[in-house]
Amino acid sequence: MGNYRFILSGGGTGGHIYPAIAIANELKKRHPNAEFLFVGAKDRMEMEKVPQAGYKIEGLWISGLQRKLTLKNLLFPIKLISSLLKAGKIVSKFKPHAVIGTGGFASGPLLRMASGRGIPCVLQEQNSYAGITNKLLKDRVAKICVAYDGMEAFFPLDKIVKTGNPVRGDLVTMGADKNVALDFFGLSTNKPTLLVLGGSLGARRINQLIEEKLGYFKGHGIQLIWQCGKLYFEEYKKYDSKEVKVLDFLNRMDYAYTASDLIISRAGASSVSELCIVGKPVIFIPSPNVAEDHQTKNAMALVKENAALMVKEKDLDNDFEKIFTKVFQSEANQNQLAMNIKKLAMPNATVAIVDEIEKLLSK
Ligand SMILES: CC(=O)N[C@H]1[C@@H](OP(=O)(O)OP(=O)(O)OC[C@H]2O[C@@H](n3ccc(=O)[nH]c3=O)[C@H](O)[C@@H]2O)O[C@H](CO)[C@@H](O)[C@@H]1O
Repeated sequence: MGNYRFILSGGGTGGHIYPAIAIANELKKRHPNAEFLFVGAKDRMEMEKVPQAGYKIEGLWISGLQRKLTLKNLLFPIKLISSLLKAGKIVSKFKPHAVIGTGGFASGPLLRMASGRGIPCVLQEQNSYAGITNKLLKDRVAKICVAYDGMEAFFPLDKIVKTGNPVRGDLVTMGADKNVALDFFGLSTNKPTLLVLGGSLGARRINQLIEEKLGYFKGHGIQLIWQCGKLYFEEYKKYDSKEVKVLDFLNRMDYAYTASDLIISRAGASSVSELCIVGKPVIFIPSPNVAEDHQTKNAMALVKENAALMVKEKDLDNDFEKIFTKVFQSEANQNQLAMNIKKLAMPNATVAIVDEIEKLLSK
């Protein structure tokens, strides 16, 4: 078939960007001559991450509505109108055959304008609790690809397809050699390795915990890959050493996952989906600062299958060391967790989502 054109829109955090990149890569594999355009929010991380993945991106002047009265909120109506106008122009000029929204503020105006012009739109919702932008768009799109059961609480049942969350191809294959991966970080090949993930932006409370426990980890001969987040890097880089690798952001997640024996992580939706594929023992520390506490729900879906452990932020002082020591000292416990988490993996999500997009193209 001729040259398709696709717009992918989503962003704000990695959790909305990487699914869009994974979907674009699969579309490109099937339609090598297709053209792609990403639409994100100006000044957010997609403006850097999408070009790194080899795609063009346009930024809209848009941000979320805050709960309090702030200058940002007063500007919101102006930003919204400016974004709708720009989104309309982008759609008219690029003339996409289909538009895919992966959540985050920028996808709101873009999908609003595209659907208004009769262009088929697909949403991908990563979380067990739907995001506000996707909820606003639900009646305007043809299909909504989700990763959890029970999403009819937010979306029309006949539009829902359970596909799982897209995971980048190199993480699905996990082809790297462990020694090569450890070498990449400059770590020893014969020490247990703990990977600490704070989500795409980094997590303040997890960083404080790791800082406090550095002596404990050292005492147990554990080496660390510590992703502290761009915002916190200046504060924590002083701990970077032979055994503790402090990084603002990991561009090689495949190596980070391969190198590790144990993982501590936030419970953002893509992180959870990736960790299921990776199949290693995980302790989740969900962010309590997200809508409807959805990270705790994401993590609980695994905890109740005995596929991961969870410590809430408020319990870290009392419980973390106890829980960590127990799993660290028991190989049987680690193997059990690894086996159970792998059972929940949905490695074909991207293919299933692109199948849905293709169905709309052939209509
Ligand atoms: C604070 C916040 O609003 N968090 C939300 C955000 O999380 P966040 O943006 O952290 O999203 P996820 O945990 O879903 O995904 C993070 C993604 O970034 C990648 N990554 C992360 C760190 C790194 O150094 N390198 C790297 O490549 C991970 O491999 C993963 O693909 O979006 C998620 C998906 O909607 C939500 O579930 C989270 O609640």
